[in-house]
Amino acid sequence: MIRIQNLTKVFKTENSPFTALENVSLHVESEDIYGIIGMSGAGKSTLVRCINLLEEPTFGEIHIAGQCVFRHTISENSENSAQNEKIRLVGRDLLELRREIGMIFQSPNLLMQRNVEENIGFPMEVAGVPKEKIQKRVNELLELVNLQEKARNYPSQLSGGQRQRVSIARALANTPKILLCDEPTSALDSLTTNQILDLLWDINQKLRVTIVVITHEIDVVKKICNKVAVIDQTKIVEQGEIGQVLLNPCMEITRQLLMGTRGNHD
Ligand SMILES: Nc1ncnc2c1ncn2[C@@H]1O[C@H](COP(=O)(O)OP(=O)(O)OP(=O)(O)O)[C@@H](O)[C@H]1O
Repeated sequence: MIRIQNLTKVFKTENSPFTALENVSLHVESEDIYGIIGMSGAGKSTLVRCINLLEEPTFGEIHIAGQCVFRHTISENSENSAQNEKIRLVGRDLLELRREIGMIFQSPNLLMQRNVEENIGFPMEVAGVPKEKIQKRVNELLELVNLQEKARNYPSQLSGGQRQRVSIARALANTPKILLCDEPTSALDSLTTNQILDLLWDINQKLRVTIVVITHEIDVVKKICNKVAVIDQTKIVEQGEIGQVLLNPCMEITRQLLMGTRGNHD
């Protein structure tokens, strides 16, 4: 579903170029719940933002559902212009890609002047979906995230967990195949964290949505992921099936992340 090869991201800064990702390769299969775990500053958010091209990679390849959405490779022979060619989705194709990929963040960023159902319906309004269809889909999503009773409430009247539920429903509005979650539970207490993780699990099971979860918390990975990649200082240092990586960690950083556990809430 998501195939990334040799992805490198170099930010231009005032002083000098800053490399945030180096030669990252990973393969997320359809219906995976794929965890990407690492310490602060490792490059997790940059990686997830490259997947939906919110951030333009510097080099590498990204394929989503079999389609090449980004490719910029350098040939050893710099005269070989074919290999230096850059492919990047733009315009309508980029909009379509973004509709296939929902995204949620640590802070839900809801529209404060709109109530819950208007927030959930917003991406469909932007996509020009007729009103009756929007209302039907909003009702389905309210049921999915169990917020029917809060449909007319405003974000300021909701708890952090409820706001995150609204953002999940909004991210699913246009029925994406992929849901990217950037630290979805980092601002929540452990009970609410578990409720949100249960919801993501349900979404994966019922709607067959492929999920990528960025986190620094090993408990999040343990609870819902079937695969995990460990990222450390710009590079993926370990990846595989969850049992294999957690039971036999090869790298010191994985052992450190495992020791940082808050306790298993299963
Ligand atoms: N636009 C930017 N310009 C320059 N450097 C950046 C930019 N965005 C991120 N970085 C740097 O890239 C590195 C990786 O950042 P990133 O946000 O991907 O890390 P992270 O693993 O998600 O960390 P955290 O868990 O703290 O959010 C950091 O050193 C950060 O300062």
